Amino acid sequence: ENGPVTNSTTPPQLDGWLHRYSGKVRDLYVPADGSDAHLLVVASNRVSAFDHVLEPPIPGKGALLTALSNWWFERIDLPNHLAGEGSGAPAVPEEVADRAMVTRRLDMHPIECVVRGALTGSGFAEYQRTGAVCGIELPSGIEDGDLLETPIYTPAYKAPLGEHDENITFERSVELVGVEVATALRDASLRIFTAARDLAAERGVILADTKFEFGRDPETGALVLADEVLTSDSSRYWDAEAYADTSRDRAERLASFDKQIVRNWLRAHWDGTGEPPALPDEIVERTYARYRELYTRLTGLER
Ligand SMILES: N#Cc1c(N)ncnc1-c1cnn(Cc2cccc(F)c2)c1
Repeated sequence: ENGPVTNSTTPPQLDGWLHRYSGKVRDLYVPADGSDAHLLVVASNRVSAFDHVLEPPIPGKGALLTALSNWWFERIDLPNHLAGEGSGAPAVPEEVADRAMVTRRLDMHPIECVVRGALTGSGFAEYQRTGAVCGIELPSGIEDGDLLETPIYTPAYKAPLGEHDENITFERSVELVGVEVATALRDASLRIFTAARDLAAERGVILADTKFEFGRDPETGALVLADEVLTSDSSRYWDAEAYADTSRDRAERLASFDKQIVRNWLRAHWDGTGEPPALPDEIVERTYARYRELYTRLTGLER
């Protein structure tokens, strides 16, 4: 009889692993043998924009973002969830080897640790409404995309998969996870962001904002950096030269490294209702080239 319907967004069956969750662009698996010390996080080639998962996938995107995340993990001086070789975890299936991470399973903190070095997106919208973000009062007159004097920690309470997270104050995060963990999350997030922002700036790239997730190591209780780090799915990266060119309009200046080509094409070819049209080959190729350019600019490595 007909096998299961599979399309580009159906997560692959992987030997030794069972599919458990799918986010917009990543799939999470647990070991098929029932052990619970590890997870497999697979970065798909899917791209999302305007809250839609787009077709077709961008071949090679998952591998580039996984390589970028691994590159940052190696440079961040905090324990992370990557399971070293010989950790007893099931092997990474060959078919996803370049876009998967075997991780240690942590007790995840339900906080999206967002740090903003510039104000845009949901943070700017909240500022426009209230003059503050997550209870942090900001000076008046900030324009969309302006760099902030110092980065701000603007946590969100993790909503169920697929729903939007809810911006909260630091005090609310203390109520949720206690003052020690809330303080450690904030301090680690600000410290990592600042170091990454400075490194990116040396390479002509603005790290405008990012989102970290942390968990607690069930054995040691230590704070561990989890999820993906500083990828263009979890962060906004802008080209510093374009940003400084005030002759360009705002959309040009705040063009995200990876998604602006897709967003511009969708704005010109989709009225925003129903499902977005499939991206033409040229847009797929140009988008892949932008992912690759960001990776090479930040890491100095060619792929
Ligand atoms: N990372 C990590 C992690 C860990 N090391 N231990 C326990 N849980 C998680 C975990 C649970 N959800 N997510 C988000 C997520 C990622 C990828 C795909 C999805 F659908 C959803 C992360």
